[in-house]
Amino acid sequence: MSRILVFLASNYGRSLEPGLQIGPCFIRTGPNQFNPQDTPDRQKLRYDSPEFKPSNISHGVLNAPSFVPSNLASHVGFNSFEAFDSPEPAYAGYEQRHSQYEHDQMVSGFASMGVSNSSIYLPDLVSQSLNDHPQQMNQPLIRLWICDQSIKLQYHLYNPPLPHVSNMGPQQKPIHYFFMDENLRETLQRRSEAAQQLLDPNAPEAANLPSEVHVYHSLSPIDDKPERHSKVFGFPTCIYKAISALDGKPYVLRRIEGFRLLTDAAISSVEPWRRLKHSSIVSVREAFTTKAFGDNSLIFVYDYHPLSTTLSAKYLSATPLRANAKPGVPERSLWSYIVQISSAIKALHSAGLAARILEPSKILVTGKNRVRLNCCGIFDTINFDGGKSMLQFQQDDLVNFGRLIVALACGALASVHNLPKSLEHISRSYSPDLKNVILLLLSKRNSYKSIDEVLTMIMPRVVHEMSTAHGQSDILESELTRETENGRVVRLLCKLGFINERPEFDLDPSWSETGDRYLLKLFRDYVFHQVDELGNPVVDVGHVLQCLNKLDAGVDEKIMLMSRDEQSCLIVSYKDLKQCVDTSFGHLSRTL
Ligand SMILES: Nc1ncnc2c1ncn2[C@@H]1O[C@H](COP(=O)(O)OP(=O)(O)OP(=O)(O)O)[C@@H](O)[C@H]1O
Repeated sequence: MSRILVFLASNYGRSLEPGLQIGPCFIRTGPNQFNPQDTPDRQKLRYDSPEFKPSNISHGVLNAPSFVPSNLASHVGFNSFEAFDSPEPAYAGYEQRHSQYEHDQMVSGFASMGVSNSSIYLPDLVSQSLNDHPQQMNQPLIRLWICDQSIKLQYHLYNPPLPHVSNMGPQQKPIHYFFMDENLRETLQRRSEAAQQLLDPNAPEAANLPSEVHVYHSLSPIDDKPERHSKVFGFPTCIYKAISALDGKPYVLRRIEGFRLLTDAAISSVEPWRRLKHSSIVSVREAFTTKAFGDNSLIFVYDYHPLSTTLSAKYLSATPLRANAKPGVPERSLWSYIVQISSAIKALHSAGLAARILEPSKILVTGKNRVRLNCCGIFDTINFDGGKSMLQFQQDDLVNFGRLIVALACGALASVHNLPKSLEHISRSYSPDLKNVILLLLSKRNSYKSIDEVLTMIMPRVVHEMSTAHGQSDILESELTRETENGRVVRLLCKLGFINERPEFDLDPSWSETGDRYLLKLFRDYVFHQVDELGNPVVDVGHVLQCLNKLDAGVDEKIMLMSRDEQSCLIVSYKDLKQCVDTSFGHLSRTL
Protein backbone atom coordinates (compact mmCIF):
# COMPACT_ATOMS: atom_id res chain seq x y z
CA MET A 1 0.00 0.00 0.00
CA SER A 2 1.37 3.34 -0.90
CA ARG A 3 1.91 5.69 1.98
CA ILE A 4 0.94 9.18 1.00
CA LEU A 5 1.31 11.43 3.92
CA VAL A 6 -1.05 14.31 4.21
CA PHE A 7 1.60 16.56 5.50
CA LEU A 8 -0.01 19.54 6.95
CA ALA A 9 1.78 20.97 9.87
CA SER A 10 5.44 20.37 10.05
CA ASN A 11 6.94 21.85 13.17
CA TYR A 12 3.58 23.08 14.29
CA GLY A 13 3.74 22.73 18.01
CA ARG A 14 0.74 24.55 19.39
CA SER A 15 -0.64 22.75 22.37
CA LEU A 16 -4.18 21.63 22.92
CA GLU A 17 -4.97 23.07 26.30
CA PRO A 18 -8.10 22.70 28.36
CA GLY A 19 -10.58 25.47 27.65
CA LEU A 20 -9.53 25.61 24.03
CA GLN A 21 -10.89 28.13 21.72
CA ILE A 22 -10.24 28.97 18.18
CA GLY A 23 -7.80 31.77 18.03
CA PRO A 24 -5.66 33.62 15.54
CA CYS A 25 -5.75 32.30 12.01
CA PHE A 26 -3.42 32.67 9.11
CA ILE A 27 -2.80 31.49 5.64
CA ARG A 28 0.07 29.13 5.39
CA THR A 29 2.46 30.36 2.81
CA GLY A 30 5.23 27.98 3.70
CA PRO A 31 6.28 25.46 6.27
CA ASN A 32 8.04 26.10 9.56
CA GLN A 33 6.32 29.35 10.25
CA PHE A 34 6.57 29.15 13.97
CA ASN A 35 9.47 29.71 16.16
CA PRO A 36 9.48 26.65 18.39
CA GLN A 37 10.52 28.94 21.24
CA ASP A 38 7.12 30.55 21.01
CA THR A 39 5.14 27.40 21.40
CA PRO A 40 3.73 26.50 24.75
CA ASP A 41 5.27 23.61 26.59
CA ARG A 42 4.43 20.34 24.89
CA GLN A 43 4.08 18.83 28.36
CA LYS A 44 0.69 20.43 28.51
CA LEU A 45 -0.53 17.89 26.01
CA ARG A 46 0.10 15.01 28.34
CA TYR A 47 -2.81 13.44 30.14
CA ASP A 48 -0.98 13.68 33.48
CA SER A 49 0.03 17.32 33.20
CA PRO A 50 -1.29 19.73 35.84
CA GLU A 51 -3.41 21.44 33.22
CA PHE A 52 -5.18 18.37 31.96
CA LYS A 53 -6.56 15.84 34.40
CA PRO A 54 -9.73 14.34 33.02
CA SER A 55 -11.42 12.61 35.88
CA ASN A 56 -13.28 10.01 33.87
CA ILE A 57 -10.50 8.68 31.66
CA SER A 58 -10.25 4.93 32.07
CA HIS A 59 -7.17 3.21 33.41
CA GLY A 60 -6.95 1.06 30.32
CA VAL A 61 -6.80 4.09 28.15
CA LEU A 62 -4.02 5.66 30.19
CA ASN A 63 -1.90 2.57 29.87
CA ALA A 64 -2.62 2.04 26.22
CA PRO A 65 0.37 2.20 23.89
CA SER A 66 0.59 5.51 22.16
CA PHE A 67 -1.22 5.68 18.87
CA VAL A 68 0.97 6.58 15.93
CA PRO A 69 -0.89 5.62 12.75
CA SER A 70 1.67 7.12 10.45
CA ASN A 71 -0.09 5.78 7.38
CA LEU A 72 -3.60 6.38 8.56
CA ALA A 73 -4.14 9.40 6.46
CA SER A 74 -3.76 8.03 3.02
CA HIS A 75 -5.63 9.41 0.12
CA VAL A 76 -7.31 7.65 -2.67
CA GLY A 77 -9.17 10.58 -4.05
CA PHE A 78 -7.47 13.82 -4.89
CA ASN A 79 -6.99 16.35 -2.22
CA SER A 80 -5.80 19.87 -2.21
CA PHE A 81 -3.58 19.26 0.77
CA GLU A 82 -0.64 17.50 -0.70
CA ALA A 83 2.89 16.89 0.42
CA PHE A 84 5.09 19.92 0.44
CA ASP A 85 7.48 18.33 -1.97
CA SER A 86 4.73 17.92 -4.54
CA PRO A 87 6.24 18.90 -7.90
CA GLU A 88 3.26 21.06 -8.69
CA PRO A 89 2.18 23.90 -6.45
CA ALA A 90 -0.68 22.55 -4.40
CA TYR A 91 -2.90 25.50 -5.12
CA ALA A 92 -2.54 25.25 -8.84
CA GLY A 93 -3.29 21.50 -8.69
CA TYR A 94 -6.28 22.21 -6.60
CA GLU A 95 -7.53 24.79 -8.99
CA GLN A 96 -7.42 22.38 -11.89
CA ARG A 97 -9.48 19.79 -10.14
CA HIS A 98 -11.79 21.62 -7.82
CA SER A 99 -14.19 24.41 -8.39
CA GLN A 100 -13.38 27.73 -6.83
CA TYR A 101 -16.72 27.44 -5.11
CA GLU A 102 -15.67 24.29 -3.34
CA HIS A 103 -12.49 25.89 -2.17
CA ASP A 104 -14.26 29.05 -1.09
CA GLN A 105 -16.83 27.02 0.72
CA MET A 106 -14.18 25.13 2.60
CA VAL A 107 -12.14 28.15 3.49
CA SER A 108 -15.04 30.38 4.33
CA GLY A 109 -16.31 27.64 6.59
CA PHE A 110 -13.03 27.79 8.37
CA ALA A 111 -13.01 31.53 8.38
CA SER A 112 -16.38 31.68 9.98
CA MET A 113 -15.30 29.31 12.72
CA GLY A 114 -12.54 31.64 13.66
CA VAL A 115 -14.39 34.88 13.51
CA SER A 116 -15.59 35.35 17.00
CA ASN A 117 -12.26 35.04 18.73
CA SER A 118 -9.62 35.55 16.15
CA SER A 119 -6.67 37.74 15.76
CA ILE A 120 -4.48 37.51 12.74
CA TYR A 121 -0.77 37.29 12.78
CA LEU A 122 -0.65 37.36 9.03
CA PRO A 123 1.89 40.07 8.25
CA ASP A 124 4.86 38.57 10.10
CA LEU A 125 4.15 35.10 8.92
CA VAL A 126 3.56 36.01 5.35
CA SER A 127 6.49 38.31 4.93
CA GLN A 128 8.89 35.89 6.59
CA SER A 129 7.48 32.99 4.68
CA LEU A 130 7.53 34.61 1.29
CA ASN A 131 11.15 35.44 1.79
CA ASP A 132 12.00 31.94 2.97
CA HIS A 133 9.76 29.92 0.68
CA PRO A 134 8.60 31.86 -2.33
CA GLN A 135 7.57 28.63 -4.05
CA GLN A 136 4.92 28.06 -1.39
CA MET A 137 3.13 31.25 -2.07
CA ASN A 138 0.26 29.64 -3.91
CA GLN A 139 -0.62 27.07 -1.31
CA PRO A 140 -4.13 27.59 -0.06
CA LEU A 141 -3.72 25.95 3.28
CA ILE A 142 -5.23 27.80 6.14
CA ARG A 143 -4.46 27.25 9.78
CA LEU A 144 -6.10 27.94 12.98
CA TRP A 145 -4.20 28.78 16.06
CA ILE A 146 -5.56 27.28 19.19
CA CYS A 147 -5.12 29.59 22.14
CA ASP A 148 -6.03 29.85 25.74
CA GLN A 149 -9.39 31.32 26.59
CA SER A 150 -7.88 33.66 29.14
CA ILE A 151 -6.07 35.60 26.41
CA LYS A 152 -8.01 38.74 25.55
CA LEU A 153 -8.77 39.69 22.01
CA GLN A 154 -5.98 41.89 20.72
CA TYR A 155 -7.72 44.34 18.44
CA HIS A 156 -4.49 45.89 17.32
CA LEU A 157 -3.27 42.56 15.98
CA TYR A 158 -6.14 42.29 13.57
CA ASN A 159 -4.49 44.06 10.69
CA PRO A 160 -5.76 44.67 7.18
CA PRO A 161 -3.76 42.97 4.42
CA LEU A 162 -0.43 44.54 3.66
CA PRO A 163 0.35 45.71 0.13
CA HIS A 164 2.86 42.95 -0.59
CA VAL A 165 0.30 40.24 0.14
CA SER A 166 -2.78 41.90 -1.32
CA ASN A 167 -1.37 41.83 -4.85
CA MET A 168 -2.46 38.25 -5.43
CA GLY A 169 -3.52 36.25 -8.44
CA PRO A 170 -7.20 35.84 -9.31
CA GLN A 171 -7.31 32.31 -7.86
CA GLN A 172 -5.99 33.51 -4.52
CA LYS A 173 -7.87 35.24 -1.79
CA PRO A 174 -6.37 37.06 1.18
CA ILE A 175 -7.60 35.68 4.45
CA HIS A 176 -9.55 38.85 5.21
CA TYR A 177 -11.76 38.06 2.25
CA PHE A 178 -13.27 35.19 4.20
CA PHE A 179 -13.86 37.09 7.42
CA MET A 180 -16.41 39.57 8.60
CA ASP A 181 -15.14 43.09 8.05
CA GLU A 182 -12.64 43.78 10.79
CA ASN A 183 -14.09 47.14 11.79
CA LEU A 184 -17.53 45.65 12.10
CA ARG A 185 -16.16 42.75 14.11
CA GLU A 186 -14.29 45.02 16.45
CA THR A 187 -17.36 47.23 16.96
CA LEU A 188 -19.56 44.23 17.74
CA GLN A 189 -16.91 42.75 19.98
CA ARG A 190 -16.47 45.96 21.93
CA ARG A 191 -20.22 46.35 22.33
CA SER A 192 -20.62 42.85 23.59
CA GLU A 193 -17.74 43.39 26.02
CA ALA A 194 -19.41 46.57 27.29
CA ALA A 195 -22.73 44.76 27.66
CA GLN A 196 -21.10 42.01 29.70
CA GLN A 197 -19.10 44.30 31.94
CA LEU A 198 -20.16 44.18 35.58
CA LEU A 199 -19.29 46.48 38.44
CA ASP A 200 -16.59 45.14 40.74
CA PRO A 201 -18.48 44.38 43.98
CA ASN A 202 -15.54 45.85 45.94
CA ALA A 203 -15.63 49.15 44.03
CA PRO A 204 -16.66 52.16 46.20
CA GLU A 205 -19.69 52.84 43.91
CA ALA A 206 -21.01 49.35 44.60
CA ALA A 207 -21.35 50.04 48.33
CA ASN A 208 -24.35 52.36 47.93
CA LEU A 209 -26.19 50.32 45.35
CA PRO A 210 -29.00 47.91 46.18
CA SER A 211 -28.37 44.32 45.09
CA GLU A 212 -31.67 44.34 43.23
CA VAL A 213 -34.34 46.76 42.18
CA HIS A 214 -37.65 45.23 41.14
CA VAL A 215 -36.57 42.45 38.69
CA TYR A 216 -33.19 44.07 37.94
CA HIS A 217 -29.89 43.11 39.51
CA SER A 218 -26.14 43.75 39.00
CA LEU A 219 -26.57 47.51 38.85
CA SER A 220 -23.62 49.55 37.64
CA PRO A 221 -23.65 53.33 37.15
CA ILE A 222 -23.26 54.41 33.51
CA ASP A 223 -22.74 58.10 33.96
CA ASP A 224 -19.93 58.85 36.38
CA LYS A 225 -20.16 62.64 36.36
CA PRO A 226 -20.50 64.11 39.88
CA GLU A 227 -23.26 66.58 38.84
CA ARG A 228 -26.46 64.59 39.29
CA HIS A 229 -28.93 67.44 39.12
CA SER A 230 -30.20 67.09 35.59
CA LYS A 231 -30.74 70.41 33.84
CA VAL A 232 -33.33 68.73 31.71
CA PHE A 233 -35.58 67.11 34.29
CA GLY A 234 -34.94 69.43 37.22
CA PHE A 235 -34.41 66.43 39.56
CA PRO A 236 -31.24 64.61 40.54
CA THR A 237 -30.98 61.67 38.16
CA CYS A 238 -28.72 58.65 37.90
CA ILE A 239 -28.51 56.05 35.22
CA TYR A 240 -27.47 52.45 35.69
CA LYS A 241 -26.97 49.46 33.54
CA ALA A 242 -28.75 46.49 35.14
CA ILE A 243 -29.57 42.92 34.20
CA SER A 244 -33.16 41.78 34.09
CA ALA A 245 -33.80 38.55 35.99
CA LEU A 246 -36.62 37.82 33.54
CA ASP A 247 -34.59 37.58 30.34
CA GLY A 248 -30.96 38.04 31.43
CA LYS A 249 -30.54 41.06 29.16
CA PRO A 250 -28.99 44.39 30.12
CA TYR A 251 -31.23 47.45 30.40
CA VAL A 252 -30.80 51.05 31.41
CA LEU A 253 -32.51 52.19 34.60
CA ARG A 254 -32.93 55.94 34.78
CA ARG A 255 -33.62 56.91 38.34
CA ILE A 256 -35.33 60.17 39.26
CA GLU A 257 -34.36 60.66 42.86
CA GLY A 258 -36.72 61.86 45.56
CA PHE A 259 -39.75 61.87 43.31
CA ARG A 260 -43.11 61.35 44.95
CA LEU A 261 -45.81 60.11 42.59
CA LEU A 262 -49.09 61.93 43.20
CA THR A 263 -51.37 59.78 41.07
CA ASP A 264 -51.18 56.29 39.59
CA ALA A 265 -52.45 57.67 36.29
CA ALA A 266 -49.13 59.52 35.93
CA ILE A 267 -47.13 56.32 35.77
CA SER A 268 -49.63 54.61 33.49
CA SER A 269 -48.90 57.33 30.92
CA VAL A 270 -45.85 55.21 30.05
CA GLU A 271 -48.08 52.50 28.52
CA PRO A 272 -48.37 54.03 25.02
CA TRP A 273 -44.60 54.48 25.03
CA ARG A 274 -44.13 50.80 25.82
CA ARG A 275 -46.16 49.94 22.74
CA LEU A 276 -44.24 52.29 20.46
CA LYS A 277 -41.40 50.59 18.58
CA HIS A 278 -39.30 52.70 16.26
CA SER A 279 -35.74 52.38 14.99
CA SER A 280 -34.97 55.96 16.04
CA ILE A 281 -36.47 55.85 19.51
CA VAL A 282 -34.85 54.13 22.51
CA SER A 283 -37.56 51.66 23.53
CA VAL A 284 -39.23 52.21 26.87
CA ARG A 285 -39.67 48.94 28.78
CA GLU A 286 -41.46 50.01 31.95
CA ALA A 287 -41.63 52.54 34.77
CA PHE A 288 -42.05 51.92 38.49
CA THR A 289 -41.43 53.52 41.84
CA THR A 290 -39.07 52.00 44.38
CA LYS A 291 -37.64 52.55 47.83
CA ALA A 292 -34.69 50.21 47.12
CA PHE A 293 -32.30 53.18 47.09
CA GLY A 294 -33.52 54.36 50.49
CA ASP A 295 -35.68 57.17 49.07
CA ASN A 296 -38.70 57.54 46.83
CA SER A 297 -37.31 56.99 43.38
CA LEU A 298 -39.05 56.81 40.07
CA ILE A 299 -37.38 54.41 37.66
CA PHE A 300 -37.72 54.34 33.88
CA VAL A 301 -36.35 51.30 32.11
CA TYR A 302 -34.96 51.63 28.58
CA ASP A 303 -33.18 49.42 26.10
CA TYR A 304 -29.44 49.40 26.62
CA HIS A 305 -27.29 50.54 23.69
CA PRO A 306 -23.70 49.71 24.60
CA LEU A 307 -21.02 52.31 23.95
CA SER A 308 -23.48 54.91 22.83
CA THR A 309 -22.88 58.59 23.30
CA THR A 310 -25.10 61.63 22.87
CA LEU A 311 -25.31 64.29 20.16
CA SER A 312 -24.35 66.79 22.81
CA ALA A 313 -21.18 64.92 23.84
CA LYS A 314 -20.24 64.21 20.24
CA TYR A 315 -20.79 67.57 18.60
CA LEU A 316 -21.44 70.40 21.02
CA SER A 317 -18.91 72.44 22.85
CA ALA A 318 -19.37 72.91 26.56
CA THR A 319 -18.78 76.66 26.40
CA PRO A 320 -21.41 78.95 24.93
CA LEU A 321 -18.86 81.11 23.11
CA ARG A 322 -18.87 80.84 19.33
CA ALA A 323 -15.11 81.10 19.29
CA ASN A 324 -14.89 77.82 21.17
CA ALA A 325 -17.66 76.09 19.28
CA LYS A 326 -16.97 72.82 17.49
CA PRO A 327 -17.13 73.00 13.68
CA GLY A 328 -20.68 71.66 13.45
CA VAL A 329 -21.96 68.36 12.15
CA PRO A 330 -20.88 67.46 8.59
CA GLU A 331 -23.77 68.06 6.19
CA ARG A 332 -24.33 64.42 5.18
CA SER A 333 -24.52 63.29 8.78
CA LEU A 334 -26.74 66.22 9.70
CA TRP A 335 -29.28 65.32 6.99
CA SER A 336 -29.20 61.72 8.10
CA TYR A 337 -29.98 62.83 11.68
CA ILE A 338 -32.74 65.14 10.46
CA VAL A 339 -34.37 62.33 8.49
CA GLN A 340 -34.15 59.88 11.39
CA ILE A 341 -35.47 62.35 13.95
CA SER A 342 -38.28 63.47 11.61
CA SER A 343 -39.27 59.85 11.16
CA ALA A 344 -39.28 59.33 14.95
CA ILE A 345 -41.38 62.46 15.48
CA LYS A 346 -43.79 61.35 12.77
CA ALA A 347 -44.22 57.97 14.52
CA LEU A 348 -44.80 59.40 17.97
CA HIS A 349 -47.05 62.24 16.86
CA SER A 350 -49.10 59.71 14.89
CA ALA A 351 -49.40 57.67 18.09
CA GLY A 352 -50.81 60.74 19.87
CA LEU A 353 -47.61 61.33 21.83
CA ALA A 354 -45.04 64.11 22.04
CA ALA A 355 -41.30 63.74 22.57
CA ARG A 356 -41.15 66.75 24.95
CA ILE A 357 -37.43 66.29 25.22
CA LEU A 358 -35.81 67.01 21.88
CA GLU A 359 -32.47 68.17 23.06
CA PRO A 360 -28.92 67.11 22.19
CA SER A 361 -28.09 65.46 25.52
CA LYS A 362 -31.17 63.27 25.16
CA ILE A 363 -30.48 61.99 21.67
CA LEU A 364 -28.33 58.90 21.72
CA VAL A 365 -25.80 58.17 19.02
CA THR A 366 -25.86 54.37 18.95
CA GLY A 367 -23.73 53.72 15.88
CA LYS A 368 -22.26 55.38 12.83
CA ASN A 369 -24.84 58.01 11.85
CA ARG A 370 -27.52 56.27 13.93
CA VAL A 371 -29.47 58.30 16.40
CA ARG A 372 -32.33 57.52 18.74
CA LEU A 373 -34.53 59.74 20.87
CA ASN A 374 -33.82 58.92 24.49
CA CYS A 375 -35.73 59.43 27.76
CA CYS A 376 -39.14 59.38 26.12
CA GLY A 377 -42.10 59.26 28.47
CA ILE A 378 -40.41 60.81 31.50
CA PHE A 379 -42.05 64.22 31.23
CA ASP A 380 -45.44 62.60 30.67
CA THR A 381 -45.09 61.14 34.16
CA ILE A 382 -43.25 63.80 36.13
CA ASN A 383 -45.28 66.68 34.60
CA PHE A 384 -48.47 64.70 34.24
CA ASP A 385 -51.45 66.63 32.90
CA GLY A 386 -53.60 63.79 31.55
CA GLY A 387 -52.68 64.61 27.95
CA LYS A 388 -54.58 67.92 27.91
CA SER A 389 -51.75 69.85 26.26
CA MET A 390 -50.60 67.18 23.83
CA LEU A 391 -51.22 69.29 20.73
CA GLN A 392 -49.15 72.12 22.19
CA PHE A 393 -46.38 69.68 23.18
CA GLN A 394 -46.29 68.43 19.60
CA GLN A 395 -45.91 72.01 18.36
CA ASP A 396 -43.11 72.48 20.89
CA ASP A 397 -41.43 69.36 19.50
CA LEU A 398 -41.19 71.03 16.09
CA VAL A 399 -39.70 74.22 17.53
CA ASN A 400 -37.26 72.20 19.65
CA PHE A 401 -36.34 70.21 16.57
CA GLY A 402 -35.51 73.48 14.76
CA ARG A 403 -33.36 74.62 17.68
CA LEU A 404 -31.61 71.26 17.75
CA ILE A 405 -30.66 71.59 14.08
CA VAL A 406 -29.31 75.10 14.67
CA ALA A 407 -27.21 73.91 17.62
CA LEU A 408 -25.82 70.96 15.67
CA ALA A 409 -25.02 73.04 12.60
CA CYS A 410 -23.26 75.71 14.67
CA GLY A 411 -21.56 73.35 17.12
CA ALA A 412 -22.86 75.08 20.25
CA LEU A 413 -26.11 74.90 22.18
CA ALA A 414 -26.01 78.65 22.84
CA SER A 415 -26.14 79.46 19.13
CA VAL A 416 -29.97 79.38 19.27
CA HIS A 417 -29.81 82.59 21.35
CA ASN A 418 -28.39 84.54 18.44
CA LEU A 419 -30.49 83.19 15.60
CA PRO A 420 -29.68 85.75 12.85
CA LYS A 421 -25.94 85.19 13.26
CA SER A 422 -26.39 81.42 13.41
CA LEU A 423 -28.55 81.39 10.27
CA GLU A 424 -25.91 83.45 8.50
CA HIS A 425 -23.31 80.85 9.44
CA ILE A 426 -25.64 78.03 8.31
CA SER A 427 -26.30 79.73 4.93
CA ARG A 428 -22.56 79.95 4.37
CA SER A 429 -21.72 76.39 5.40
CA TYR A 430 -24.69 74.26 4.32
CA SER A 431 -27.07 73.84 1.37
CA PRO A 432 -29.94 76.33 1.24
CA ASP A 433 -32.59 73.70 2.02
CA LEU A 434 -31.19 73.29 5.56
CA LYS A 435 -31.97 76.92 6.35
CA ASN A 436 -35.44 76.48 4.84
CA VAL A 437 -36.17 73.52 7.12
CA ILE A 438 -35.00 75.49 10.16
CA LEU A 439 -37.16 78.46 9.19
CA LEU A 440 -40.19 76.22 8.75
CA LEU A 441 -39.65 74.65 12.17
CA LEU A 442 -38.98 77.90 14.03
CA SER A 443 -41.47 80.16 12.30
CA LYS A 444 -44.42 81.39 14.34
CA ARG A 445 -47.83 81.17 12.75
CA ASN A 446 -51.43 81.01 13.85
CA SER A 447 -52.24 77.57 12.43
CA TYR A 448 -50.72 74.34 13.72
CA LYS A 449 -47.72 72.95 11.92
CA SER A 450 -47.24 69.29 11.23
CA ILE A 451 -44.15 67.13 10.87
CA ASP A 452 -45.63 66.10 7.50
CA GLU A 453 -44.72 69.54 6.14
CA VAL A 454 -41.11 68.95 7.15
CA LEU A 455 -41.13 65.49 5.60
CA THR A 456 -42.49 66.88 2.32
CA MET A 457 -39.81 69.54 2.29
CA ILE A 458 -36.96 67.08 2.91
CA MET A 459 -38.31 64.32 0.64
CA PRO A 460 -35.18 64.15 -1.61
CA ARG A 461 -33.04 63.71 1.53
CA VAL A 462 -35.40 61.01 2.78
CA VAL A 463 -35.05 59.13 -0.51
CA HIS A 464 -31.27 59.41 -0.32
CA GLU A 465 -31.27 58.20 3.28
CA MET A 466 -33.45 55.27 2.33
CA SER A 467 -31.14 54.16 -0.43
CA THR A 468 -28.11 54.53 1.88
CA ALA A 469 -29.87 52.46 4.51
CA HIS A 470 -30.68 49.75 1.95
CA GLY A 471 -27.06 49.76 0.80
CA GLN A 472 -25.91 49.36 4.39
CA SER A 473 -28.37 46.54 4.92
CA ASP A 474 -27.00 44.78 1.80
CA ILE A 475 -23.47 45.10 3.17
CA LEU A 476 -24.49 43.66 6.52
CA GLU A 477 -26.34 40.83 4.78
CA SER A 478 -23.23 39.93 2.84
CA GLU A 479 -21.22 40.00 6.08
CA LEU A 480 -23.81 37.67 7.53
CA THR A 481 -23.50 35.32 4.58
CA ARG A 482 -19.84 34.79 5.39
CA GLU A 483 -20.85 33.58 8.80
CA THR A 484 -23.52 31.12 7.71
CA GLU A 485 -21.06 28.24 7.28
CA ASN A 486 -20.49 28.33 11.05
CA GLY A 487 -23.79 26.82 11.94
CA ARG A 488 -23.65 24.13 9.25
CA VAL A 489 -20.27 22.79 10.34
CA VAL A 490 -21.09 22.99 14.03
CA ARG A 491 -24.31 21.03 13.49
CA LEU A 492 -22.37 18.33 11.68
CA LEU A 493 -19.77 18.23 14.45
CA CYS A 494 -22.54 17.90 17.01
CA LYS A 495 -23.97 14.92 15.15
CA LEU A 496 -20.57 13.23 14.94
CA GLY A 497 -19.97 13.97 18.62
CA PHE A 498 -23.32 12.40 19.53
CA ILE A 499 -22.56 9.29 17.51
CA ASN A 500 -18.90 8.55 18.22
CA GLU A 501 -17.81 6.55 21.26
CA ARG A 502 -21.05 6.61 23.21
CA PRO A 503 -20.11 5.24 26.67
CA GLU A 504 -23.45 3.48 27.20
CA PHE A 505 -22.78 1.44 24.04
CA ASP A 506 -19.15 0.89 24.99
CA LEU A 507 -19.50 -2.83 25.42
CA ASP A 508 -22.00 -3.18 22.63
CA PRO A 509 -19.98 -4.33 19.66
CA SER A 510 -22.97 -3.85 17.41
CA TRP A 511 -22.82 -0.09 17.98
CA SER A 512 -19.24 0.95 17.51
CA GLU A 513 -17.33 -1.88 15.97
CA THR A 514 -19.47 -2.69 13.00
CA GLY A 515 -21.09 -1.01 10.08
CA ASP A 516 -21.86 2.67 10.03
CA ARG A 517 -20.48 3.55 13.46
CA TYR A 518 -17.19 1.84 12.74
CA LEU A 519 -16.75 3.84 9.57
CA LEU A 520 -17.53 7.05 11.42
CA LYS A 521 -15.08 6.14 14.16
CA LEU A 522 -12.34 5.70 11.59
CA PHE A 523 -13.46 8.85 9.84
CA ARG A 524 -13.10 10.73 13.13
CA ASP A 525 -9.45 9.58 13.27
CA TYR A 526 -9.00 10.55 9.65
CA VAL A 527 -10.36 14.04 10.28
CA PHE A 528 -8.90 14.87 13.65
CA HIS A 529 -6.06 12.51 14.46
CA GLN A 530 -3.70 12.94 11.57
CA VAL A 531 -0.01 12.87 12.34
CA ASP A 532 2.93 14.04 10.32
CA GLU A 533 5.78 11.80 9.28
CA LEU A 534 7.48 12.34 12.65
CA GLY A 535 4.38 11.20 14.49
CA ASN A 536 3.50 14.68 15.70
CA PRO A 537 -0.19 15.52 15.88
CA VAL A 538 -1.43 17.61 12.97
CA VAL A 539 -3.70 20.37 14.17
CA ASP A 540 -5.11 21.78 11.00
CA VAL A 541 -8.57 23.24 10.79
CA GLY A 542 -8.25 23.65 7.02
CA HIS A 543 -8.15 19.86 6.69
CA VAL A 544 -10.97 19.39 9.21
CA LEU A 545 -13.22 21.84 7.43
CA GLN A 546 -12.48 20.45 4.05
CA CYS A 547 -13.47 16.97 5.25
CA LEU A 548 -16.58 18.20 7.04
CA ASN A 549 -17.74 20.28 4.11
CA LYS A 550 -17.29 17.32 1.77
CA LEU A 551 -19.13 15.12 4.23
CA ASP A 552 -21.96 17.62 4.49
CA ALA A 553 -22.21 17.85 0.72
CA GLY A 554 -21.93 14.03 0.40
CA VAL A 555 -19.54 14.24 -2.55
CA ASP A 556 -18.48 11.15 -4.48
CA GLU A 557 -14.80 11.59 -3.67
CA LYS A 558 -13.34 8.53 -1.95
CA ILE A 559 -10.93 8.39 0.94
CA MET A 560 -9.11 5.53 2.57
CA LEU A 561 -9.73 4.90 6.26
CA MET A 562 -7.40 2.78 8.30
CA SER A 563 -7.97 1.01 11.60
CA ARG A 564 -5.69 2.01 14.46
CA ASP A 565 -3.94 -1.35 14.41
CA GLU A 566 -3.41 -0.81 10.70
CA GLN A 567 -4.89 -4.24 10.00
CA SER A 568 -7.89 -3.11 8.02
CA CYS A 569 -8.28 -0.47 5.44
CA LEU A 570 -11.54 0.76 3.95
CA ILE A 571 -12.15 2.84 0.86
CA VAL A 572 -15.26 4.85 1.25
CA SER A 573 -16.85 7.89 -0.35
CA TYR A 574 -18.06 10.96 1.50
CA LYS A 575 -21.48 10.12 0.11
CA ASP A 576 -21.40 6.77 1.97
CA LEU A 577 -20.17 8.48 5.12
CA LYS A 578 -22.96 11.01 4.94
CA GLN A 579 -25.40 8.13 4.72
CA CYS A 580 -23.76 6.58 7.81
CA VAL A 581 -24.14 9.84 9.74
CA ASP A 582 -27.80 10.14 8.78
CA THR A 583 -28.59 6.53 9.65
CA SER A 584 -26.71 6.58 12.95
CA PHE A 585 -28.11 9.91 14.03
CA GLY A 586 -31.59 8.78 13.02
CA HIS A 587 -31.07 5.66 15.13
CA LEU A 588 -30.01 7.79 18.11
CA SER A 589 -32.93 10.17 17.71
CA ARG A 590 -35.39 7.27 17.61
CA THR A 591 -34.06 5.83 20.87
CA LEU A 592 -34.73 9.11 22.70
N1 LIG B 1 -30.27 53.74 26.76
C1 LIG B 1 -28.96 53.90 26.93
N2 LIG B 1 -28.11 52.93 26.60
C2 LIG B 1 -26.78 53.08 26.78
N3 LIG B 1 -26.21 54.18 27.27
C3 LIG B 1 -27.00 55.21 27.61
C4 LIG B 1 -28.42 55.11 27.46
N4 LIG B 1 -28.94 56.29 27.88
C5 LIG B 1 -27.90 57.06 28.25
N5 LIG B 1 -26.75 56.42 28.11
C6 LIG B 1 -25.40 56.89 28.40
O1 LIG B 1 -25.44 57.66 29.58
C7 LIG B 1 -24.78 58.89 29.37
C8 LIG B 1 -25.48 59.97 30.18
O2 LIG B 1 -26.79 60.12 29.76
P1 LIG B 1 -27.69 61.29 30.30
O3 LIG B 1 -28.99 61.23 29.60
O4 LIG B 1 -27.72 61.29 31.79
O5 LIG B 1 -26.91 62.53 29.74
P2 LIG B 1 -26.30 63.73 30.50
O6 LIG B 1 -25.48 64.47 29.50
O7 LIG B 1 -25.63 63.23 31.73
O8 LIG B 1 -27.61 64.59 30.82
P3 LIG B 1 -28.19 65.16 32.17
O9 LIG B 1 -27.81 66.58 32.21
O10 LIG B 1 -29.67 64.95 32.04
O11 LIG B 1 -27.61 64.32 33.30
C9 LIG B 1 -24.87 59.13 27.89
O12 LIG B 1 -23.77 59.81 27.43
C10 LIG B 1 -24.91 57.78 27.30
O13 LIG B 1 -23.61 57.40 26.95
